[in-house]
Amino acid sequence: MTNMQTDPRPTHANADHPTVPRPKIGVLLANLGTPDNYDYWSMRRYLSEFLSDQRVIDYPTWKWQPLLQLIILTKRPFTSGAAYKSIWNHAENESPLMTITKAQTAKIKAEMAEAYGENVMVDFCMRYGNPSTQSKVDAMVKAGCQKILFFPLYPQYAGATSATACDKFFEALSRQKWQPASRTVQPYFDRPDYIDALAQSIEAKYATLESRPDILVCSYHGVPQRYLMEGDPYHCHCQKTTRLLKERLGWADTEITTTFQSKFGPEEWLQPYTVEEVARLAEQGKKNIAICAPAFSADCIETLEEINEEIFESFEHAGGEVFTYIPCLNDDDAHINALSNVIRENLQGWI
Ligand SMILES: C=CC1=C(C)c2cc3[nH]c(cc4nc(cc5[nH]c(cc1n2)c(C)c5CCC(=O)O)C(CCC(=O)O)=C4C)c(C)c3C=C
Ligand SMILES: [Fe+2]
Ligand SMILES: [Fe+2]
Repeated sequence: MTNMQTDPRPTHANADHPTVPRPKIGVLLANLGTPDNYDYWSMRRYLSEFLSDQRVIDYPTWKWQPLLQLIILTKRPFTSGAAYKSIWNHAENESPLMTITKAQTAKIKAEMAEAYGENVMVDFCMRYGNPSTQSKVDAMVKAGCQKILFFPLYPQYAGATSATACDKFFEALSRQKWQPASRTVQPYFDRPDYIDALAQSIEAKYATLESRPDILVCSYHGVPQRYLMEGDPYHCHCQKTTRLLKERLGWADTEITTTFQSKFGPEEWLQPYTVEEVARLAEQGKKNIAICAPAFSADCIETLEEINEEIFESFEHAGGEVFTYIPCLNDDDAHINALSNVIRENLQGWI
């Protein structure tokens, strides 16, 4: 153990000294973010923050901002808002991504409490919207976290996800008077426990089906093809995730395939596009398909709405018959176990 229990510093404020809380370690989980609501202004605020991030859209500001603010953000908040409305968790008045991230955090918190007691504090933040990364870093520092492990919940690295989450974390650290020591978690797509959790979820779903799907489509969120050419390894991480999953399942090459979804804007994105590929598969006679989304640690608008509606419709219109969506790992025990293993390993030497 560290010197946590024996730390001699004062814990109570004197007239000339602030309160110094007992030292702790923070584990800060981070996901992408989601709008506070699906009305026009909530959507516009969220999309404006998201799409103004140069890690996401890297066009020069002078060119992009007029287009974004005057054209895209007059229309997209309505269409995206309607999509969010169709999947909204009305009971909690929040999006599914928020509900699932809270559930994951609660389970990981319980795992960490069992392992480390009160020495480790677990919370989550979002890159865009609420709860902000800054607010959670501030809260951890205030609570006495002198070390923070920052964990972007993306199995594969992408500049548009993992790196921008870390940028925001470092920005929040830069504003601390007493800056904690910090670590960031590397991509975890190739860990056997993570691949195993994915494989188990697929095996469990297949076991419930009347007939075995002709193929499993692993549909990853896309990024512009140009980002790959400029050095972003996201494409390779996605391809390798499918290969490791195929090997773990013991399947043939023909039983599983990789596609990319959620294209945004006119540029060419990573291909094949899921929406086109599922139609091609149906036309080739693969009328019974399953689809999973291994780039997402939690179900969200891109899985619940895009896959289950737009992508499903494309398959059906091309003659497809059976379409099985396999949910993300969300707060599955095997997923929580893999994420907790990642945390325990990254805390080594700190606790
Ligand atoms: C999982 C990895 C993700 C990558 C890579 C990614 C890249 C990326 N995304 C956009 C544009 C949008 N993405 C949107 C939603 C969204 N994206 C991810 C994940 C990745 N994005 C998630 C988890 C979500 C869902 C959030 C939720 O609240 O459920 C949206 C908003 C929805 C919409 O209006 O369509 C946009 C826009 C770009 C441009 C990009 C890469 C450059
Ligand atoms: Fe996205
Ligand atoms: Fe690649």
